[in-house]
Amino acid sequence: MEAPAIFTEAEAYQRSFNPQEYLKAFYTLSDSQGQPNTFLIKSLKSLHKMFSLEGLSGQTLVDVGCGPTIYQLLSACEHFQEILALDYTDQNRRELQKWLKNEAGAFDWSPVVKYVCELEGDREKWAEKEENMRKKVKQVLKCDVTKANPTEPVSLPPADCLLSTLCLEGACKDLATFRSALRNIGALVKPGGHLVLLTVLRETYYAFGNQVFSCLYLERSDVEEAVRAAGFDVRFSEVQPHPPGDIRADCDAVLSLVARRRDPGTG
Ligand SMILES: C[S@@+](CC[C@H](N)C(=O)[O-])C[C@H]1O[C@@H](n2cnc3c(N)ncnc32)[C@H](O)[C@@H]1O
Repeated sequence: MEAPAIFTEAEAYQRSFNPQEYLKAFYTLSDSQGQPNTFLIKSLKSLHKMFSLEGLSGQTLVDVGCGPTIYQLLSACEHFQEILALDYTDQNRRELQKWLKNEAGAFDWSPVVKYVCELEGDREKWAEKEENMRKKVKQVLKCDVTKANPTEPVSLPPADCLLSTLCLEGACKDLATFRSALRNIGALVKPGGHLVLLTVLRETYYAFGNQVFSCLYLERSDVEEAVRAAGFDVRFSEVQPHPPGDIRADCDAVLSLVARRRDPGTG
């Protein structure tokens, strides 16, 4: 398998990203052979760790490039009162809404929710957590991270926290676009507010069903420098290796990062 010849930007997602296939390939706790999904488990542990850091709480959290998933919000939702979920593609927002509205055919997140409840100390609270999450997600909106105002024509009040998992490296064809997308989404958070990122490193593609999507090849330093240049101070940064042999992607590590937005007045 190799990366597509032309980088798959937003319109390719709208045209061919199949949310159900994506969920099946990446978001069950174990695969069809019963092997644990270590990528997902590590992501859940990292998110739990990052959202346990001091100061990661407040009124609103915005999730950029949410896709059809909720795993990234499970730890976050304990610390914020309201959540806004943003994504470019209609079908991903629709799939997320299906779960939020408890509609028939929605993806079954309960094994993942139970796992996160266990990390938080009480597996039995999973149904309460699902209910809580459904109440907290107030809006699901279209966004484009390449736009100066990603939610144009809607202007959002700045949030206390911005979360983005596995989005920018798929949405940005080169480092200049990645850096400018970080500035665009960075403006959605208040000075003093936080940015929480989960980013794959050294990946050029990921695949599921019969689709292959491009990924911007990033080193840890590329991400950290872009975060600083977007006006944030890095508070936490951790790289976890991803073992070779995963047929779904050629990623070699995952970066978990938390940064705080500087007051523009303080440079
Ligand atoms: C790999 S999925 C990640 C979904 C989810 N955050 C996760 O952790 O699994 C990448 C997401 O980025 C979205 N996306 C791609 N280009 C975008 C853009 N220009 N602006 C906003 N979202 C975009 C896609 O629609 C897709 O949902």
